[in-house]
Amino acid sequence: MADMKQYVQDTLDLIAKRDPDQPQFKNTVSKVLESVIPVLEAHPEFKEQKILERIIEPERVITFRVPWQDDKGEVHVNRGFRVQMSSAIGPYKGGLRFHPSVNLDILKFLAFEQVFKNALSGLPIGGAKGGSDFDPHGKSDNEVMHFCQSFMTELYRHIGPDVDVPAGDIGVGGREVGYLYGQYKRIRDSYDAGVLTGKRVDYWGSLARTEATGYGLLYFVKNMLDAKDISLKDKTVVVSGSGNVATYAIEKAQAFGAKVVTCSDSNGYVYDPNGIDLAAVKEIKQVRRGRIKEYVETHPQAEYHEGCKGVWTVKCDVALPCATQGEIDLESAKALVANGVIAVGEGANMPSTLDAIAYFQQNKVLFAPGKAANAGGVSVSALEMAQNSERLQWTFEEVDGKLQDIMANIYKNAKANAEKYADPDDLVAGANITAFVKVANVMLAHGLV
Ligand SMILES: NC(=O)C1=CN([C@@H]2O[C@H](COP(=O)(O)OP(=O)(O)OC[C@H]3O[C@@H](n4cnc5c(N)ncnc54)[C@H](O)[C@@H]3O)[C@@H](O)[C@H]2O)C=CC1
Ligand SMILES: O=C(O)CCC(=O)C(=O)O
Repeated sequence: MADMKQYVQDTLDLIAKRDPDQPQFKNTVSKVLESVIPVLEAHPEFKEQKILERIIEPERVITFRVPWQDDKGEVHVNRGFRVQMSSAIGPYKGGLRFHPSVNLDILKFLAFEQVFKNALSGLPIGGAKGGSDFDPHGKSDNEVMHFCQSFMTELYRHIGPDVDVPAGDIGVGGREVGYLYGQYKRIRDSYDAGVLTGKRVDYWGSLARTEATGYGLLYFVKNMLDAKDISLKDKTVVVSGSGNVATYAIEKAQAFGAKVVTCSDSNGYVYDPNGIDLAAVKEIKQVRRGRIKEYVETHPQAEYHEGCKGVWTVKCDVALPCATQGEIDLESAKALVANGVIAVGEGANMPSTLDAIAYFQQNKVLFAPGKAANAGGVSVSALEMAQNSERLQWTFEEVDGKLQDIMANIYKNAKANAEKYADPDDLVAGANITAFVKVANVMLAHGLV
C-alpha cells in the first residue's frame, strides 16, 4: 500500500512541478488517484506501464485566437481551447464552455473528469473539454453568431465525427451549437451531422438530449435512494442554477413527487415555499434570457436573495447543485448537514469542494458524485452520435428508456466497486475505480501510445 501511495504522491508532485498554475486540475486528479490505490495494488502492471503518468497528460491541447467584431464594429479577441484528454475508449467527447472564468486549469480538470464519466457511460466515447473566456451574457444573437463562426474557423480542423465531438456546457446551448454547426458545415462542405451533439432535433439532434443531464441526475439519485428504501415523493429539494441541467432536474424531481423550493443564477437565488413554478423559470431563462430575480415579480410569495451561497442554508432533504464547480464549500456542507440533508446529487461538474465531500461522507449523507450522476447528458450525446451514424432518429421514449438503463447501470457498477474496495456507500470511490480500471485496461491493450 505504501508503495502505491507513494506512486500517487509522485504523480501529484509531477503535476505541481509541471503545472504549478493548475490547482483545480491537481485537486481533481488527487481525488481520483487517492480512490484507485487499492486497484493499483491489485494491478502492478498499471505502475510498470506508467498509466498514471500517461492518464494525467492530455493527448493534445489546442489553444487559439478568436477575433470577432461586436455590433458597434469594435474588435475583440478571446482565447479558444480544446483539451483532447483521452481517446482510449472512443473519439474525444465533451462540451464547450463559454464563460469569462474559462482557462486551461478549469478545462483540464473538466476534461480529466470527462474521461472517467464517459467510461462510466458504457458507450464508445473518449474524453475532452473546450471553450473560451467569451461571455455570451448581454451579447446580441448576431454577436454570438460571429463569435461562434470565428471559434469554429479554427476548431473545425481538430474535430470530426470519428475524431472529436464537442457539445454544449455552461454558456453553450442550442443557439450556439447551431451557429457552430453551420460554420463547420460551410467550411467542410459536408453534412457530417455527428461532429457535434446537442443539435436541434430538426437537424439531427436527439430527442431527450436537452433533458438528459437533469433527468439522468434524478434517475441516478432515485436508484441511490431506492437502495435505502427512501422515496423522493414529498421530499423537499434544493436546486442551484437555472440553466440546462437545473431546469430538467427540477422537472424530473417534480415528476417524482418532490417539492423543489429553490433555483438560482450567478447573481442570487429564489426561494418559493409553494414550490418552484418551472414554466415561469423557463420563460425567464429560455425565452427572455433574463435574470432569476424576475421570478418574484410574478410570484409574490417567493423571496429573492442576492448571492449564490445562501441557497445551501435553505432546509431540505435533498440538495442538487446544478450550477458550477466549487459552489458547495465546507461551510455550505455544514449548513446542509445541520439542516438534516439526506442526499446530495451533483448535477454540475465538481460542485462540491473536496472538504465538503469528506464532510458529507463523514456525516453519512448519501452522495452522488457528478461524474456518475450527471453522465446522462453525455450518454445521450453518444446516442445522438449513434443515431447520426445510422441516419435515423429514435423516439423520445426510446432514448429516455435507454437513459434510465444507463443511469441504473452506472449506479450498479459504482456501488459494486464501492462494496468491493471501499466503504459500501462511497460512490465517489466506486465510480472512480469502475472508470479507472476500464480506461487503464484499454490503454494497456493499445500498447505504449
Ligand atoms: N449541459 C450538460 O449536458 C451538462 C452540464 N454539466 C455541468 O452542469 C453545470 C451547469 O451546466 P449547464 O446547465 O449546461 O449550463 P447553463 O449555462 O445552461 O447554466 C449554468 C447555470 O449556472 C449558473 N452559474 C454559472 N456560473 C455560476 C457561478 N459562478 N456561480 C453561480 N451560478 C453560476 C448560471 O447562472 C446558470 O443558471 C456545469 O457544471 C456543467 O459543466 C454536466 C454534465 C452535462
Ligand atoms: O454531451 C456532451 O458531449 C457534453 C457533456 C459534458 O460536457 C459533460 O458531461 O460535462
